[in-house]
Amino acid sequence: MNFETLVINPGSTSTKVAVYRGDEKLFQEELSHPMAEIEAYKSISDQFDFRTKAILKVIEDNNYDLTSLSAVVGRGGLLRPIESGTYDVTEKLKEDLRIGVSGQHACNLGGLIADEIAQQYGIPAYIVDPVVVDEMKAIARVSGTKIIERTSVFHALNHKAVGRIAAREQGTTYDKRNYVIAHLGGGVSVAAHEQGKVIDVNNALGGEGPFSAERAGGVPVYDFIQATKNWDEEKIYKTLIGKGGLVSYLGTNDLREVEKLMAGGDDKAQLIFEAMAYQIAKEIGANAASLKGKIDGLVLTGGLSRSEKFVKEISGYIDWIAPIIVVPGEDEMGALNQGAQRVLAKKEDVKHY
Ligand SMILES: Nc1ncnc2c1ncn2[C@@H]1O[C@H](COP(=O)(O)OP(=O)(O)O)[C@@H](O)[C@H]1O
Ligand SMILES: CCCC(=O)OP(=O)(O)O
Repeated sequence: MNFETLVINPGSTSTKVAVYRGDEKLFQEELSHPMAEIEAYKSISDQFDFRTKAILKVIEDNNYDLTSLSAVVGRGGLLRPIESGTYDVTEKLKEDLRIGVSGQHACNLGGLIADEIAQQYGIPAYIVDPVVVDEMKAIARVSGTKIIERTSVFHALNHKAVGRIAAREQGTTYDKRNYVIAHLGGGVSVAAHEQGKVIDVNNALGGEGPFSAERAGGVPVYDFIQATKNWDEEKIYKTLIGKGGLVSYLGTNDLREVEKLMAGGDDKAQLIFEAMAYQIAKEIGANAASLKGKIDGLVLTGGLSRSEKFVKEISGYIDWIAPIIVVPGEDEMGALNQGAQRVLAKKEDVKHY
């Protein structure tokens, strides 16, 4: 049966909305949120109304009748670490999203907004492969100090989705391949995928890995402590997450704007563009070592990978490692729909958080 689903994906720089009937996408829209718009809200939960209204407007503009829906599915947020799968949105899950039990990020709104709309129509709300999917090897958890353990916080939904696409392109299945997958967006996560498990990945919200459109990534820790010793926690956090990366150097979270500056001969924009590609390439190399060089492909995905220029810049450092497969943008919307469809069709049991 072809169930109709509403798919909601709040990211740090965008909100994506789509409606599917079975595998068919009826429509999709991507709303970009410039830094100034996001900055006006003190907390993630303060963005609930503005993002919900924006989603409902997309539905209205497309003349879609919400009574046709069988379920609403949202991108999952910073819950406690869990296994991959489709989860129903329960009171406990909503409570952990609301308080941000593992941190704050726009994707915490995915399950909350999905549930708000689903309740009005008496249909189920789900999340799929939230950002806390945890398959990391014991050895990768060791941070270097006994007071902190490394944790798995990344774009799990898209990593898994593009892993399946890459394997399909290679005529096999995801659980039979080894890949280094780099999701390049508002945040960046680079992971070692071994036979369908993410054995290591930088915490995309934890001050690890390359800098990104709006995050600083890993910084020299001691110098950072010195530079920020009189700051409060919120200012420190925002400097690393939200006001880091391209935003810090160039005042924009939009790579397209950076490319315009470069086209106009802006040397600083050129340097930062090249530096971001360089850091991403180094992280891909590190993950190639995690897989001991046994790699079937390097997969580049996320919004930044829509830029051919940026992909070329990264490729120049890594094309000797393994074939490069580019999945521009993401397949998160398709993956969210598929997760809901499998459960609605009773092909898979829904999980309870
Ligand atoms: N065609 C494009 N060319 C270059 N950069 C792009 C393009 N489309 C999107 N981007 C950039 O991708 C980034 C957003 O990536 P995305 O994966 O959508 O992030 P998020 O989900 O975190 O909001 C932004 O910096 C945006 O400017
Ligand atoms: C890994 C947390 C989610 C994240 O960083 O997503 P965006 O890149 O969409 O902000």
